[in-house]
Amino acid sequence: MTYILAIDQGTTSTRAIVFDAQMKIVTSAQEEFKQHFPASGWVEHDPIDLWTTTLSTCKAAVADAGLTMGDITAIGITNQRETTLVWDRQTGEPVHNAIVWQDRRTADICRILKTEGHEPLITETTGLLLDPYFSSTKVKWILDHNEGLHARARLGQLAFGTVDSWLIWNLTGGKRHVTDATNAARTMLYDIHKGKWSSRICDLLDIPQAMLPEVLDCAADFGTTDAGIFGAEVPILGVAGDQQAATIGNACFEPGMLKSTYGTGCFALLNTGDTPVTSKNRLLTTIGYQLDGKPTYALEGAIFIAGAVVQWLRDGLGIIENASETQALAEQADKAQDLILVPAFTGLGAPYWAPDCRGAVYGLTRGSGPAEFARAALESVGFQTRDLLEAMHGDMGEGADAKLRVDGGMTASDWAMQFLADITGAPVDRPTVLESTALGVAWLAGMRAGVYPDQDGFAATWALDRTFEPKMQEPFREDKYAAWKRAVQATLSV
Ligand SMILES: Nc1ncnc2c1ncn2[C@@H]1O[C@H](COP(=O)(O)OP(=O)(O)O)[C@@H](O)[C@H]1O
Ligand SMILES: O=P(O)(O)OC[C@H](O)CO
Repeated sequence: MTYILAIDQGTTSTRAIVFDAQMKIVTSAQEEFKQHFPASGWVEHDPIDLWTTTLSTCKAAVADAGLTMGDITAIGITNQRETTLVWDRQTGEPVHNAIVWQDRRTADICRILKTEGHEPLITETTGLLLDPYFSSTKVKWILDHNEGLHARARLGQLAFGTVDSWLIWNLTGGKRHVTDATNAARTMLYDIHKGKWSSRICDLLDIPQAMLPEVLDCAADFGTTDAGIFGAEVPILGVAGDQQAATIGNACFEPGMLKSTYGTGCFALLNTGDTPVTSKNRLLTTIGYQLDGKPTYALEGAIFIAGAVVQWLRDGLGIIENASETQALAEQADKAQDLILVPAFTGLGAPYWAPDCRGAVYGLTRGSGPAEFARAALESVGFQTRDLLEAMHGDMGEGADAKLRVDGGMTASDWAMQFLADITGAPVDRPTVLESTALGVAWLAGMRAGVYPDQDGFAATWALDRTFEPKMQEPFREDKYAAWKRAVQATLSV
């Protein structure tokens, strides 16, 4: 029998999922871990938590399936991207907590680099914008703020990695220091055109190349688990950053195909084929996947708060007990009220890139209550997606497909998906498997192992659950979207 184990190491939890020979989910295990907020705008994870939750969820998922690790054909790893770890190659000890993608502590470093005129070099080379979101300024911060680390890094004693590298290092007993091209593309150190680390950017940030992992394709030999860890040597054959894995899992293999994942944040990726498109509308150019040494590029729009706005209704305002209650509340909301919520809790991402901006609510009346807040929260996710799609259409014209494939926890909300179709004026396709991220990386590993179909065969297995067709009248849609744009402009100007 064939089984593939997918590890999905996310921002708030770690999941392990066992897939069978037909790429169907057999079991899954999930564990949350502690978020550390040492200062305003700072977010850290304990690297040991990332490792131990990986171990325990893998063991639990495999045991629940009535299997042992020896029954697993191959492992695939997908991960929260950009989050930055530095550890000692000798001892395997991290020298600092992981600095998470959401962390804004390097905003000043970015401002200085911008003022000095380095943004064109960075954007042309890496496809990214100069924002604290990406790894390189976080690596710089760790080296600058811990005595002796620059010297140790130069001597090759330290290793830098995104979460995939850290987990592979540990799973292989310290034998492999590797990453894949999609994770490398998020570091702001990788030349996405030449397919190698950029010595100019490394020098600019004083980051020795001796720290950096070897970059492989998404389906490649990433090493074998150390027998002492799981009691079996299992090959790791697939790796991709989580948003790229969702693009693969949603089978967006043709130029013009587009997916949007609604988890904590929302990330839309548009396949642009072998052409790295430079955005005129502040989107990111990134590697969607790399197979057989050939990168496929994508345009990406990143929204930092999507499902997290629903979590805020639950944990911050206490007006719901679980996320699914937003549906009934939104249905009850007063149609005469136009409450608009701009959820810039950690700044605004694409296409605004305003790290210091904070959230706002417009249109409050004495009658505004939980129902209107719930509707405004769900609508904010649709409005932000339309911002991304407008930017993509601005860059690609007709090259951007009209159909959007969605996945992630929030797509369980029919109300939110219907609003998304209404406000974008385009159909939204929800697949039967909402776990596209894990599926994508399981396919990479299984395909490399020779037990799953090739790319076309995999694409043919993609199955539609439901299409949400736009129903809103155009003048009403445009009025609503114009009100959102005014609300964002007002928020940015505070
Ligand atoms: N029925 C629902 N309606 C609205 N939001 C939901 C619903 N179910 C889950 N969510 C939101 O989806 C997010 C979880 O999705 P998930 O894909 O597991 O995210 P992540 O991988 O980022 O942790 C949470 O932020 C939650 O608030
Ligand atoms: O862990 P998620 O699902 O919130 O995804 C995080 C992204 O990879 C950040 O770029």
